[in-house]
Parts: sequence; structure tokens; C-alpha cells
Amino acid sequence: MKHVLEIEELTVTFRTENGDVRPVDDISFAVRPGETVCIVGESGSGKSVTSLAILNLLGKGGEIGPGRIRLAGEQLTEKSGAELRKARGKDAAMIFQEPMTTLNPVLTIGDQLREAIRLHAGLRGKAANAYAAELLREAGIARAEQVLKQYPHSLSGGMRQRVVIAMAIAGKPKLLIADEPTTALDVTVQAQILALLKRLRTDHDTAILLITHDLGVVAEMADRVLVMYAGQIVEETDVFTLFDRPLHPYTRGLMKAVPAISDGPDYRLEAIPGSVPDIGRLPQGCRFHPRCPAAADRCRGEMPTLTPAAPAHLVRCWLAGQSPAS
Ligand SMILES: Nc1ncnc2c1ncn2[C@@H]1O[C@H](COP(=O)(O)OP(=O)(O)OP(=O)(O)O)[C@@H](O)[C@H]1O
Repeated sequence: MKHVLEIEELTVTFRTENGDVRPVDDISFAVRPGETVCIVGESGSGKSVTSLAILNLLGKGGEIGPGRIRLAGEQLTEKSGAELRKARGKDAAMIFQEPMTTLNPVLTIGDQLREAIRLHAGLRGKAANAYAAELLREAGIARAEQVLKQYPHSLSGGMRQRVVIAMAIAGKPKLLIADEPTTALDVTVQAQILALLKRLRTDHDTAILLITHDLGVVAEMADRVLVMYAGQIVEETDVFTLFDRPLHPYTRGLMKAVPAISDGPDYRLEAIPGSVPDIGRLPQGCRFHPRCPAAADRCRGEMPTLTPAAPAHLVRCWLAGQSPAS
């Protein structure tokens, strides 16, 4: 299989009191087996809605269309609710920022893991128990038998996230979707969880779609990066090219907002002025132009398309490559 996930021209519409909004507007990308693709962008750029759409978890008022989502070679957009639930967990599983979104506070870790195992691995009884302990060890939990008897609240945030990862891998999914999985954790624990995700990728060839606003996490984890802004992909390339030769003024702005050790203590962070536009009130032309230091007349009137600026380097900017200083 060439791709685990293929998304073509995906648009998500939410019906709101003030009319329809499209937080995800015509995005296409694919993820290969064993590849880690990061989606990066500021808050409100559409990263989470993209990931929820993949597993049909948009909730009330959210609709996919037009667009196609193929997971493990199967067209998800044509599946029924029951078929989709089956695909979730077997082919793809989701890890959220806050582990308590997934964990039930009144059930033991063992109860919850065994349920995930019953659903996604078809095991019960002793076999399920043994597999539950094995999954916890795989997720880096040493005293697995003891943890199986505990409730979520008695565990640290890092341990809870390990449990969630253990549940996510119960069905040996081909794709893990992780939405800011380490944002709620302190730095040391964050590094441990990222190392765990890397190990799962290496040991099982699991593809990872990682959503983050943190370029440090991108540098650590990504093979390929999608930069999102106001519901669109504005740049896509491999991680080395992105850091070496970012072409979109937005990507450059994000990079300037990250301190390097060599900047020293007096360095002033250059955050991008302004904020991501309200999805119900998008500017004409390029959606980034009101914040862009290089915006020209064409940018104010005409929406740029996502086009190759170099092999395997896509960028949505009329001026890409023209002005290295922008
Ligand atoms: N249920 C909903 N109804 C209407 N609009 C929504 C809904 N869910 C999300 N949105 C809007 O979609 C846009 C994108 O949201 P999304 O959560 O995907 O952004 P994000 O890039 O993941 O940011 P964050 O990191 O803050 O989650 C936002 O403007 C948000 O208000």
C-alpha cells in the first residue's frame, strides 16, 4: 500500500447561527506507512477540525463535503456509521491533548483497556488481560499489573497519556492521529511521550499524523510538514527543507517566533502581528495578506493557489521565492 491515508479536496462545513463556515477549505495530502506528517499552524487554523474529520468525529453541525478520505485503501466518506466505528481503532486511532477526554474516571485502567481490546483485537478473559499488560509495557509502563487495577485520577498526566496510547495501539492501527499529545505535559514528560511515539513508528511501521503548534515538536518528529493557515494548506514540504528554506511568509513568521539557543538572553521574539482571521470573515485574496510584511496588490485581490515552488515543495503565495527577506 502506497499511502495509509489519502485526503483529496477535503472541505468541512459547520452550520452556525450566523451562516455556514468552512474551517477546512479544499485541502489535499497523503501519509505513507511509517511516515510522520505534522500539521502546524496557530490556534484556529483548522488543524483539529481536519483530524476530527478523518475519523468522522466532527459532531453536530459539522459536515464533510465535498472531498474524499481514503484510509488503508478504503473510501471512508462512503461508509456507514457502524463501518466507520470499526475502521476507527482498527485502521486509525486518535490521541487527544487531554487524556481525560478519552479515559472514563469511574472505570479502572484494566476495564478500559480490556474494552478497547475486545473491540479492536477481539480478545476476552485471560487473553485480554495478558494483552492489556503487554500494551501497557509497550507504552513504557513498568508496573503494568498494578496500573491495570488503578483509576485514572491516581496516575500522573504522563502516565495517563501512556495509557491512552496503549489503548490506541490495541488494534495495531496503521495510522495514529495525535492532536497536541504533549501540550498538557511538562517538558521532560513531553520528551518521553514523543520518544514513545517514535518507537511505535519504528517498531510497527505505524504512520503518525501529528497536530501541533510547536515547531520544536515538528523538528523532533516530522518527516513531512503541512503548514495550515485559516483553513488552507499554505506550505508543504519535508522537514529539512521547511527549516532550511521556508518559502511562505507565514512559515517564516512562525520560525521567527521560536527562540534559538544562539539568540542569547536579550533576543526579542518576533511574533507575527495580528491573529488568524475569524473563519466567518475571511479577507479577500490571500487569507494571510493583512498580516504579511510583503503583501502586494495581487495578494489583496486574488487568492493564490498551492503550487510547486520546487520538487515536493508546495507553497500558496504569489511572491514565493521572490523575496528572501519577506
Ligand atoms: N463545532 C464547530 N462549529 C463552528 N465552528 C467551529 C467548530 N469547531 C471548530 N470551529 C472553528 O473552526 C476553526 C478551526 O478550528 P480548529 O480547532 O481546527 O483550529 P486549530 O488549528 O486546531 O486550533 P487549536 O490549536 O486552538 O485547536 C476555528 O475558527 C473554530 O472556531
